[in-house]
Amino acid sequence: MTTPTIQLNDGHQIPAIGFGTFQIPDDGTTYQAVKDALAAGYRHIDTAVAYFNEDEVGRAVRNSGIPRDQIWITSKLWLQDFGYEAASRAIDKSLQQLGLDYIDLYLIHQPYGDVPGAWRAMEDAKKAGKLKSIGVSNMTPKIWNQFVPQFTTMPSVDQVEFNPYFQQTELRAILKAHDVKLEAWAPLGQGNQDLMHEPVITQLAEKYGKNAGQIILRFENQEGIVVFPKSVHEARIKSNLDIFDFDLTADEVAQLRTLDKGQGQHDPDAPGVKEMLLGAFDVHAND
Ligand SMILES: NC(=O)C1=CN([C@@H]2O[C@H](COP(=O)(O)OP(=O)(O)OC[C@H]3O[C@@H](n4cnc5c(N)ncnc54)[C@H](OP(=O)(O)O)[C@@H]3O)[C@@H](O)[C@H]2O)C=CC1
Ligand SMILES: O=C(O)C(=O)[C@@H](O)[C@H](O)C(=O)CO
Repeated sequence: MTTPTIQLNDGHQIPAIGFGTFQIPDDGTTYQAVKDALAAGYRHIDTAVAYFNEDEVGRAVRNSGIPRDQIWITSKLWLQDFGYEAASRAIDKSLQQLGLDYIDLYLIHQPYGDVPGAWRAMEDAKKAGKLKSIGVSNMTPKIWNQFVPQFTTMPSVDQVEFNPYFQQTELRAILKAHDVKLEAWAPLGQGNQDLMHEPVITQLAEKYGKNAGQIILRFENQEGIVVFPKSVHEARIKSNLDIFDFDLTADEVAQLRTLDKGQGQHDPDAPGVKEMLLGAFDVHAND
């Protein structure tokens, strides 16, 4: 099966569904999960320096036997490495950890600090062929307006929390105006059981002979959102990709839109977020 793609504003085609790797440990579990995902047909893997598993992602990709140009790899620059010089070094380190010559999409992971300096380093790495597409993550409308007007080039994506409980209405209008695609993190609400048991979702699952996760992911896909659900279970890895043999009607999409609560689990605008994140993820702990 070939996964459908979505065109980015720089002309590249990103697979509309990928595989997420946050919180998958680097004890062989990431290697196995990515291997299972590639075998199931995923051709898009989302990782980050701060997930501490780039090495296993890269090894699974390199050992897959699948031509490199058929797999889309996203990684992300951690906020300890912002500013031009540090970001340039961190891009080379990510390439080295992945064991790859280029990264398809590279993101400003958390938008605090010298974001414009990091962005310039990413623009130069793109010109050098080390990165194919570049984008941002966790930019709310407020943070977008703070930083993006300082950029020379428009990001290709903004990767933010998105699921039926948090549909990012205000941000989507801004991104649409700039032809920037929204990528969903936590597309399954990180397995939120309330979401999985929403009556509208369970009714649609029964109608289409699908599970709740498949209804949620198909809804997001039909909304034009790029998704990359994470799982370490082979059955879920397979079922999360099996969403293209049915279409939700316009009325059903409208019903799912009503689940929006307008806020998520993580608020990038909240005071102290940068310090919380720096305390949680130290990518230089072993330097
Ligand atoms: N840019 C950013 O700041 C962030 C980016 N991300 C990226 O987005 C990806 C996806 O987000 P993530 O936070 O992992 O959350 P997801 O919404 O993908 O949910 C993952 C959780 O749901 C469970 N799950 C997976 N499939 C199903 C299913 N079909 N039914 C029920 N439960 C299921 C998984 O458990 P199990 O593994 O046991 O199956 C896991 O606990 C990440 O892996 C990462 O790549 C995530 C967070 C922040
Ligand atoms: O998973 C990621 O990519 C993250 O950046 C996480 O830190 C996430 O944003 C989070 O844990 C917020 O509380």
